[in-house]
Amino acid sequence: MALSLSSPCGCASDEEEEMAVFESTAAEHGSLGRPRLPEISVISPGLDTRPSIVEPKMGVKPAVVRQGSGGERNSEKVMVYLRIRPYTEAENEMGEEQGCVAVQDEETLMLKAPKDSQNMRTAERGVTQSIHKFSFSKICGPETTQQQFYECTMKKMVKDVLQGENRLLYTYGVTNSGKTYTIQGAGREAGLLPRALASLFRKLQGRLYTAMNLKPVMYQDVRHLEPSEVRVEEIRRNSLLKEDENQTSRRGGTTTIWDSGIGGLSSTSNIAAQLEDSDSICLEPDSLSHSGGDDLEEGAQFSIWVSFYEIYNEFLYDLLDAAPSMQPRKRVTLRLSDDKHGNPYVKDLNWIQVRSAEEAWRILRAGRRNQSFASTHLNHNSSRSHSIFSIRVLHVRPDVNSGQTMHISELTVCDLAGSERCKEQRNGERMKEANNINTSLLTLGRCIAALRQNQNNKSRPPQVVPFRDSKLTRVLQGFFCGRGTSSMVVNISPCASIYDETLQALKFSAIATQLVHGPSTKTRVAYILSLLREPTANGNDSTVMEEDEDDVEDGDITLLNNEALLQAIDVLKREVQRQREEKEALEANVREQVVSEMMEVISGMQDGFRETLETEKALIEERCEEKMTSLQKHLKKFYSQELKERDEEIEALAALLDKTKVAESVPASVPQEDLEEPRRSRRLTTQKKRELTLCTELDQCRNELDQCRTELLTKTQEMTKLQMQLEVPGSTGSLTNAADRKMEEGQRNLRQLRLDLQRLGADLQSGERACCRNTGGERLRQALTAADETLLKQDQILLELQNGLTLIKADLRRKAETLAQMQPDQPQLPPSGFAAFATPGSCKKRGCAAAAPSDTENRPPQKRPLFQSLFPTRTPTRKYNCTVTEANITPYSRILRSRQQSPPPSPVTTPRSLRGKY
Ligand SMILES: Nc1ncnc2c1ncn2[C@@H]1O[C@H](COP(=O)(O)OP(=O)(O)OP(=O)(O)O)[C@@H](O)[C@H]1O
Repeated sequence: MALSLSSPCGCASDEEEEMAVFESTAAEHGSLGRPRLPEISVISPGLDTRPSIVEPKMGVKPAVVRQGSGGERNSEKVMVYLRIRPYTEAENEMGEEQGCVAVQDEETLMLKAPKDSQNMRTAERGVTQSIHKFSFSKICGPETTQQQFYECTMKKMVKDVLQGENRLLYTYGVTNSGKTYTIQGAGREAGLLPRALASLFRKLQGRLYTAMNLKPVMYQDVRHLEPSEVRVEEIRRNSLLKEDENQTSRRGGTTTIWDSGIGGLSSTSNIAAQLEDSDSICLEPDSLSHSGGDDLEEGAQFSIWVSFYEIYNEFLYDLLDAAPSMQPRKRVTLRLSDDKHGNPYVKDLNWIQVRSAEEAWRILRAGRRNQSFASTHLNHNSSRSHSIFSIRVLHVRPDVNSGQTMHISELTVCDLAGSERCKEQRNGERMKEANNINTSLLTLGRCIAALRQNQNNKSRPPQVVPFRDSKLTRVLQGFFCGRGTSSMVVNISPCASIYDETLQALKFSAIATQLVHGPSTKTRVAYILSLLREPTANGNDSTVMEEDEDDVEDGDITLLNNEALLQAIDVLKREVQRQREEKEALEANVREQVVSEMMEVISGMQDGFRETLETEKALIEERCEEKMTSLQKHLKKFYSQELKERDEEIEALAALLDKTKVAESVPASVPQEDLEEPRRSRRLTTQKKRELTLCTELDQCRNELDQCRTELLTKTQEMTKLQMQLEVPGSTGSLTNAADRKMEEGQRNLRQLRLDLQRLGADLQSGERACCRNTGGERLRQALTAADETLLKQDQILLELQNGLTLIKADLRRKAETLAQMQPDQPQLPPSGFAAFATPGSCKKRGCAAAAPSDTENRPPQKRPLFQSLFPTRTPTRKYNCTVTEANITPYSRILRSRQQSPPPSPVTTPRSLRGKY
């Protein structure tokens, strides 16, 4: 039934492993063309590649059996143990047992999604599989006792620590999966930690260094304490022990959940017996119980110190902060620091010296009272923090003055808080805790994944392991980086209701199973020695080559003489220099790339800004123009309104005058005495009469002026047409040019005429204003006379202009004839009139062909030079009638003539409407 993703040789390649681990997430990405998923997802660390550990004989170091030719030197897979907890009675009643967790053999676990799980739903959609297979270093089923579990996990670790190694064991799993049970135990079922303590002290019988003058500080340093400091240390320890005693006696020495772990050991009377009992279970007669000091360094004594702290919501709290107080007080947070080698340590952490397992357990129990627990929906006594209990073993030479530490080793046991679904936490505080727990666990997962990546792809540049992203990974960093080894215990619950969470936890641990331990201190020595064995830059082989190969292989640096060591230092310096140069070159390269990219971005931004500027400019210009146009329009409107109002005023005045006139024509019925009005008023009446007459004449004048203007307009249009027609024969050289010139002159004259007319209008306006103001008749008369004169002048100019036009026409006709002669194929133009220049069709239409040319037009042009015709001499004899025939008399000249006939000094009134027009 099982389908395997492993390569045919049974050893999964890197890529295959990657795929296997992340299959469920990778499958979510491509729905199109998704390959058919295998029935079972195999999440295997590739057990075949794992080096097998040969159990050492007494006093023999464990040897790593390297796999194949490509096996890694000194590499050892991280041990990952799986522990499945049994169902509780309540869970059985609730039907949690659905057979979703099945142990196939000691190393293989099969997970089958229950029908209500999220995983089953996604499997039904074909996104992922419903059956998963995981491999572990060792699987312990629900029936596994605490003793059995201790034996297969921690027993050896204790031994390693006593031999000077650093070891870490941490539990990982969903909440309520049995992590705390595994580490500390419950009731009489002592967990790993109390068993380890018991085992440790048992082994150190008679070898304990009980003086307190040597204390571990910082990462792994030791400080000699002054007698006064020793006293302080003793007080601290005693107060912690006393506090525990008080608490225990307050509860009547009964065992509660809080007494978990060594449990019943809290009762002073039976502590020793129970410890003894527990230890006797833990220790095997052949390995530790009778070993005495066999495994331990010759002549060395051991000083044991413990610390206990928790990481709660990303803050570090010392659980052994020993100031006994009944008052609840704010807990002091601890800081993380680095020593001069960059190793992280918890600053100001309390280290308490313990001289027996009982003392150690009591200290641990006192610390647990400060730990953060809370009741959650899954676990009524859930750890809400990661708790870290450390045992430091100082290997002391007591024969030297007041003792001298040779070495420090450490056993750290970390009970991680359980991963859980945040959304299921209804309490805000619980939600925040769950968030922080999940974040730090996620970071731990990322670190493990990055370490694994770096180990598997050595050809690629290593990626940064994000140890600094959480407090948890930072404090555990040393164990992942060669300063010791780590082991992981994965706790799972077989319950169907938390299947999805369990699956996630197992996937997480599957990555850890693929991890190998970082190079140990010894490996680093071997590395240095390998450097020395390599030919030096100048081609000479190192003197180390002469050393015994076996010793070099074992990494025993003490066998090297001073010269070799100095040479090793030189080689290392060169190596450091080379790496520094490499990194500098890399940095320069990166900087260059960054600069060029920045320049590109900047130039892009510049272009963008320039475009925006142009657009803005155009917009502003457009807006300004619009504003100016609207301003002009408003001004125009305003002034035209003004003019209109004035016109209306004038008309009102005229109406008034009319009324006055009517009043003057008094009927006979008016009484005699009314007629005998004062002389002055009679004069006024006469004046008003005159003004009335004046107004009437002005009206006439205005009408005639309008006619004049219309006529002028017509003429202008005709001239324009003429000009256009003249253009018809084409550019015939000088003739047409001359005609054009004359036309231009004629037009100029017309413009002049218009200007004069405007002036006339202004004069008339001023005359009218004088009239409106009702100032004396004399002034009005003068103004009117002046206007009259201007009108006469304009009339004269008009006449002259007409003459000029006539001449131009004649001239043009002549030229047209000449042109016609020059182009024989062109139809003969009619001899005279404007129609001569028009097409026959157009002439017929207008009825021009029948029109007889006037005398003036027929006059030969040479009789009067063009210049003269345009600018005639202003002689009084020719003023009105010399050259103007009756047919050519314009309304304007008619007015003038009639005015000459009318009796002086009747002044010509200014046309009212004319004023309005100008
Ligand atoms: N192997 C086991 N045998 C018997 N009982 C167990 C086992 N593992 C766990 N339990 C019981 O399951 C319950 C939950 O265990 P525990 O408190 O250790 O879970 P946890 O993973 O530490 O939870 P949390 O992360 O919330 O602190 C406890 O009552 C414990 O006694």
